[in-house]
Amino acid sequence: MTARIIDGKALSKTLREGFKTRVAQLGTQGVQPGLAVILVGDNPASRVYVGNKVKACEEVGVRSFHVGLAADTPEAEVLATIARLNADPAVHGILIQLPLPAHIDPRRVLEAISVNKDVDGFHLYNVGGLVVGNTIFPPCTPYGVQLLLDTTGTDVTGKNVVVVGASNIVGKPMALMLLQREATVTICHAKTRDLAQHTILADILIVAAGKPGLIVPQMVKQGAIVIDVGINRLPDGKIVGDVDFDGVKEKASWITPVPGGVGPMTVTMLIENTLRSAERALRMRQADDYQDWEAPVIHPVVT
Ligand SMILES: Nc1nc2c(c(=O)[nH]1)N[C@@H](CN(C=O)c1ccc(C(=O)N[C@@H](CCC(=O)O)C(=O)O)cc1)CN2
Repeated sequence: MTARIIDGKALSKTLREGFKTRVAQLGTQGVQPGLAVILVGDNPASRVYVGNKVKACEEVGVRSFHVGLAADTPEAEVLATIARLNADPAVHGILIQLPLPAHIDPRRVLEAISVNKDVDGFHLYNVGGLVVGNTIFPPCTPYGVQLLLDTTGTDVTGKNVVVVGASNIVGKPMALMLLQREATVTICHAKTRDLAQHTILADILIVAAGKPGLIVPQMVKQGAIVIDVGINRLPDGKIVGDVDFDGVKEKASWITPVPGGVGPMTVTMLIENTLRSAERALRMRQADDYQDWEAPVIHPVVT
């Protein structure tokens, strides 16, 4: 059996067409959705991702505000930039590109973003919302994976899903979102002993470990759905995932390619969240009983 390809580029294209209609609809109400993207430093991969985000905004008619800060920008200045964007009504979404330089505490910065503009879904309030199945903005990569899975027509209820990688950006939120859909979820990570013993049981295998070639055919159940979230740049410049694509595609029923699978969906779901934020802000403004609401400030835990 050769797996069918789950095409993230094609799904992104379709979704982005639909976004244009929503942007036009907001335009009739005098609203242009706006997304602020903050990049601290000049990590080459981050520059590519930020470029993709700005391009996607232009494609669908979202206004983008690209804030480039030098690598040695003090944390206080980053926080002041976020405060300014929080207060700007033209900005409906704010994201800070990760990773950040070592002198900046990512948690402090992420918690400074208004919950109402947290289109990456990384603020503690939104992370907590995932635990109870009620988040304002689902994090973009797991959100994209969920839509890619939906295109296969698979009901995840009761399925064995194995997530390889326990990052805050992908692995943990992915597991929570699938648990919400009543899948039986196992999370594996760098300290997991005998990874294959877990992956071989997966009806759906989601890999976000950042290790090229980690998943080989012997680790995959016949007919499994395999989602590769890994993006690894090889010395020759080639981009590959964490899965041995050519080998595993002979065993899986569905598989995502890298590039062209999950990556484009991450950007597309960011735009989805930005539109949702603009629509939500408009609804709040129009509601009779509207009151400006802000989640309480969460102070960093002192240990
Ligand atoms: N604030 C955030 N930082 C980071 C996130 C995030 O969701 N929010 N995720 C990753 C990087 N990322 C988005 O920022 C991202 C990764 C990959 C792609 C993508 O389009 N990949 C293409 C290949 C592109 C290339 O490298 O040439 C593909 O897979 O087809 C988009 C966004 C870490 N940081």
